[in-house]
This record gives sequence, C-alpha cells and structure tokens, in this order.
Amino acid sequence: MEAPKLVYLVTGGCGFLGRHLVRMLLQHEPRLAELRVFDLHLEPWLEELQTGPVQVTAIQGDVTQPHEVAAAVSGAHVVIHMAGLVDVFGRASPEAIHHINVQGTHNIIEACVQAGTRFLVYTSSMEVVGPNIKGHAFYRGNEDTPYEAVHKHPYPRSKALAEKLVLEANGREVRGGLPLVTCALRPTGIYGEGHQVMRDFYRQGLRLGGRLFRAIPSSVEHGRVYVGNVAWMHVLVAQELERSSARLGGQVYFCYDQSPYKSYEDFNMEILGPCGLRLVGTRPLLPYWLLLLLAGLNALLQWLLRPLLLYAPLLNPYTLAMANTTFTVSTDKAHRHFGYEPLFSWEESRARTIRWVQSTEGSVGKAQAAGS
Ligand SMILES: NC(=O)C1=CN([C@@H]2O[C@H](COP(=O)(O)OP(=O)(O)OC[C@H]3O[C@@H](n4cnc5c(N)ncnc54)[C@H](O)[C@@H]3O)[C@@H](O)[C@H]2O)C=CC1
Ligand SMILES: CC(C)[C@@H](O)CC[C@@H](C)[C@H]1CC[C@H]2[C@@H]3[C@H](O)CC4=CC(=O)CC[C@]4(C)[C@H]3CC[C@]12C
Repeated sequence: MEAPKLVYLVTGGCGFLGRHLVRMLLQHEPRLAELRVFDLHLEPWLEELQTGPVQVTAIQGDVTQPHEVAAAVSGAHVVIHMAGLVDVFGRASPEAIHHINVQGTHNIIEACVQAGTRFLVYTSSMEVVGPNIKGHAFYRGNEDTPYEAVHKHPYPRSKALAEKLVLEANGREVRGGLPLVTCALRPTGIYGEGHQVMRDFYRQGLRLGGRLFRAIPSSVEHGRVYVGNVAWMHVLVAQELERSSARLGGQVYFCYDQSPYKSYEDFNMEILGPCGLRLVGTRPLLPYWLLLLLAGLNALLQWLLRPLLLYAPLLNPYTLAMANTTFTVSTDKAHRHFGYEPLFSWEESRARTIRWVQSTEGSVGKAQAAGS
C-alpha cells in the first residue's frame, strides 16, 4: 500500500456533521498523512485524536478572514468545506449568515486557487432547492427534477449563493496550471448523535410531561438522512474526485440513505418514542391559521426581546412553512457516480441516535422525573 501522503482540510470540523466526518476520515482514508480541522470553536475531544498515526492539526480560525483561510489551505490536497452558520431560528443576523456562508466560501475557493489545491467538496443543503416560499411540494425528487427554487430566508439564500460559487469555480486554473475540481453535496435534514434540534424536541417533551403535540399533518413527508451516512458520502466523493474529475466536477449530489419518508414530527418520534416521549394527536391539534398566528407572535416576541435576550423557539413562520411542505428525495446519482451506498442501515442509524439521546439526555429526563 502506498505511503500516506494526503493532507485534508475540513472546515467546520468541530460541528455536528464535522465531528462525524473527522472520525470517518481517520477510519476510512488510508492515504491521510495530515488532517487539518479548521473551526471558529475548537473542541476538547480533538486532543484525543492526536495520538493516532495521522497528524491531526487543530486550527482555530474564521472562514471570513482570508489570511486565516489561506494559511489553513496552503499545502492541502483536498478541502471539505462544511463551516457555516446554520440558523433558521433568528439567532443570527442575515448579514452574519451571508458573511460566513457566502463570503467564507468565496475565501475558501480563492485560497484553493492561490495555493494550488485542486479538490474542493462543499457541504450544501436541500434548502438550496427548497421548500420554496410558495410551499410547492418536492415529492421524492432528484437532482434533475424541475423545481422553482425561490428563497427569501437568509439561510437558504446563503447556501444557494455559496453552492453557485463552488460549482462555477469548477475548472478554474489553480497555481501550478491544473484545474480546480469542485462538487457540492446536498444533505436533507440530518439527524444523529449531536443533533441539537432533536435535543431541543426531547427537552421540550420532558417539559410537557413526556408529551409532544402534533402540529404537522402526518401526510407531509420531510427528507431525513443519518449523519454518519452524510459523512461517509463526503469521504467517498473526496476520494473519487481526483479519479473521476471529468464526471464529478461541477456536480451536485443529494445525500440520502434508507431513513423512512415521514413527517418531521413522526420521524422524530422514531427516535424520541423509545426515549419515553409520545406524540399527542393523530392530526394537528391546532388549525393551521392558529399555528401561523402563534408563529408570528413568536417572531414578534423575538424582535421585541432582542435588546434584552435571545428568544428563539422552534416555532416561527419559516420553520412552520418548512415543516408543512413535503420535501423528499429519491435518487441514486451518488451511487452511479461514485459508488455510494449508505454505511449505516436505517436500523443502525436509529439505534445509534436513540442511544445518544438516552445517554446524554436521559439524565435530564431522570432529573425532571425526580423533580416532578
Ligand atoms: N444540520 C442539518 O440538518 C444540515 C446541515 N447542512 C450543512 O452542513 C454543514 C454543517 O452543518 P452542522 O454540522 O449541522 O452545523 P454546526 O453549526 O453544528 O457546524 C458548523 C461548524 O462551523 C463552524 N463555524 C461557524 N462559523 C464559522 C466561521 N466563521 N469560521 C470557521 N468555522 C465556523 C462552527 O463553529 C461549527 O463547528 C453546514 O454547512 C450546513 O449548512 C446541510 C443540510 C442539513
Ligand atoms: C414547531 C413545529 C412546526 C416543528 O415541526 C418545526 C420543525 C422545524 C424545526 C424543522 C422542520 C424542517 C427542518 C429543516 C429541514 O430539515 C432542512 C434543513 C436543512 C439545513 O441545511 C439546516 C437545517 C434545516 C433548515 C432544518 C431545520 C429545522 C426544521 C426547520
């Protein structure tokens, strides 16, 4: 076997998805000599990874700072760009979301060109496509399904602009005269160990006496994909990008696995049900107009309270619209182009996520039960 010689850079490597990718690369990329983990917020668990044969270099940095990006990219063979501001709850300003997600991606691309780094994988999102502001369903569509991608919200807009920058950069000449090869992966709703929104639902259910109240019709399907399979797809496409640059360069791929097609809430209950919660109601307990009113009130409260505190509940006009619009994918493009098959079955994905909730949140549940 050839000596390890590749240098990978993962931006956002300390995030929910990034931490799974870092471990996946260390396990499944034998050519790795150095793995650079670039993040605004470095995590202590990175220390544990320093003891293996691969040099793991933790780099505290900001993708909005070109010089910090340039230093991190210099000498890298592959960049997997995951860093981003993932916010649909109004926590961050539209300007910050754009600055990090779009300007940050621009800086990554320019750093690759200047450094002669030829392979760039971008973590995009289903949100680049939809659901759109018109509430049009995207029912088991694929990368070629026509759909009117119209966005007003800062987050999907930023992901769409960033993805466009990455795909347009494919073929640009980098230092040394060879072409840059880029592609974008579009995960649907990622779940798994470390998923903050799942944690928020669990805690909300505990506060409500072990119950969650249905707000979305069970007929509305929402695409979900296990975090380990998303990480695995990134590993595979990065490995294949050099071998099949003509076929993969400039392409987009939805991230998918065997996770079932269900409403967002019913899917969550596949995980939270075994953790002791139950979903009340076979159909939404409140009429849509009342949910819309409550979502609007939450948005108004967030705006009024902003000078004092951050009020960012799960229910707001955007999340309600998202959850109420079918968006599922059915595709095999990643399999056809680079042999992707999910590494984790639905049963394994579900079991791992349940174990995570029980191990990290179960104590919260026990404490609440003791206190109740
Ligand atoms: N969570 C989900 O359901 C989905 C996420 N995605 C995409 O996957 C990527 C990772 O998302 P998650 O892991 O869920 O989010 P996350 O918030 O857990 O991770 C993002 C990471 O980027 C880092 N970061 C933020 N701003 C930075 C900056 N200016 N410079 C350097 N690092 C910075 C954060 O510290 C964090 O570690 C994002 O690009 C997101 O758009 C795509 C589809 C679904
Ligand atoms: C309060 C209820 C209406 C509840 O059902 C709201 C659920 C809502 C918090 C989620 C519904 C759909 C989710 C989004 C979807 O999975 C697509 C995403 C892609 C990303 O790139 C980032 C996360 C997200 C925007 C995801 C966020 C949570 C939902 C809006």
